[in-house]
Amino acid sequence: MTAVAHTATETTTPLLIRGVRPYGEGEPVDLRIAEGRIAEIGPGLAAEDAEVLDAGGLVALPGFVDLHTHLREPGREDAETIDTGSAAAALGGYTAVFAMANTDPVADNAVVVEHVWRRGREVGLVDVHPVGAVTVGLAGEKLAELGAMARSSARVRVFSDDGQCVADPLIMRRALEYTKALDAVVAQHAEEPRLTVGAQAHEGETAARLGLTGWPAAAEEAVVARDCLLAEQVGARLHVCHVSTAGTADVLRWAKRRGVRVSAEVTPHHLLLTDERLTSYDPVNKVNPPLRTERDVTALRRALAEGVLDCVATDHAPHAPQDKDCEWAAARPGMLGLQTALSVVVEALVRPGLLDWRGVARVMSERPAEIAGLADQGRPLAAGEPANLALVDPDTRWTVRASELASIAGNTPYEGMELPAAVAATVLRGRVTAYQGGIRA
Ligand SMILES: NC(=O)N[C@@H](CC(=O)O)C(=O)O
Ligand SMILES: [Zn+2]
Ligand SMILES: [Zn+2]
Repeated sequence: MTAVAHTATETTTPLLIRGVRPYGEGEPVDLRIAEGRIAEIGPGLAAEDAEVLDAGGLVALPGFVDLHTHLREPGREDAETIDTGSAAAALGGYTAVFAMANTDPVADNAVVVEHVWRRGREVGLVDVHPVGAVTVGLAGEKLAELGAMARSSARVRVFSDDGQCVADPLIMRRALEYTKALDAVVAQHAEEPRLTVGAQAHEGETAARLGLTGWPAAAEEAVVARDCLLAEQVGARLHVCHVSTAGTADVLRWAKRRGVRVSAEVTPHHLLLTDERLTSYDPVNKVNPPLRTERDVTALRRALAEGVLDCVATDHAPHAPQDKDCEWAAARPGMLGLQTALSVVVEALVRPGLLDWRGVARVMSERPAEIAGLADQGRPLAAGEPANLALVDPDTRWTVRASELASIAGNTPYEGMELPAAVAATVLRGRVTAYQGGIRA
């Protein structure tokens, strides 16, 4: 077997980033970057032969890591491709994304995950790590070849049937046993399918008023509780996708206190939006799990700030117009997220004082990198470390326009909304991938 270097060391022109504030703290400093690493940090560094990037007033953070992205390639290139999704990721400050397995064909074997991995490398804007399916065809019946995907050149370490729940407890237990042996993790889309037949919205007042079949909170919470107990018994790690209810945060708090090796993500939309938006019947607000109540949003924000929820993951879910611009019941669930994530986190957590920039680095970069076992992402901003960076303008405001986003699909729930803060530049191993809203291929 020919060995393929997992992450390339690229020879790039040296870069001098002038006047940034690492983690938004202290006086502005310069970062000198050479051979993909931070070579030196200090005030007034000499430019010498380096390309100078004037970053006065910007906050430097480690490049963001998204544990939950749908890139739709292979199979739905009319909604997103690895190319356009990588551009959206780079523009959003991301240096690594995990591409979910619910493609067509499903990423349940080494051939598909190697294709996604290789295509991500060719595009070169962000590290694209394929997620492997837990079960063949996401059907929940037979375990996929987890070992073959782990040993492939894509070196899969995150497995998920996302879009579907691994509902059978015996299959889930086996999956945890295998992933434990592979030093990998199962990311569970927690949804008890018997409780969500025909579900269209959060089960509550709004759904009742609008005549929509409800998705009860317990459909999520019961699976999370069950999986925490299974993970504890097996001694395996578990990751919970898109936590959406206050009750799930309570279950996770309990499980973590008990010593269960569980981590969890929350999406930007579950941190900002509520089911009151459904009143318009605009399918742009349709998503799984559904938008919940104000009480849930408040609890999720607090749980993220406390560390009960580990990280923010976008669940970037592009859909072609024919799947989204239709009646509510027929529309696919899912929302764009890569280019708005940072701004939504600033709006929902930084501005209310629940997170500072250190906290943003933790939930958008450090913790997701740790959960996925990425050694070269989510690292401290220090000399000798890989130069994977997001440079953020903390003071600007911008209005979201789907037509201006890099994704092929336009299903953003933030259309026309003014949001704070913007990613001014992204650096992947010393190479500028995005700058002032444009891609630098
Ligand atoms: N979140 C969604 O509403 N949709 C996702 C699937 C998923 O994340 O469950 C999709 O693939 O479109
Ligand atoms: Zn899901
Ligand atoms: Zn998803």
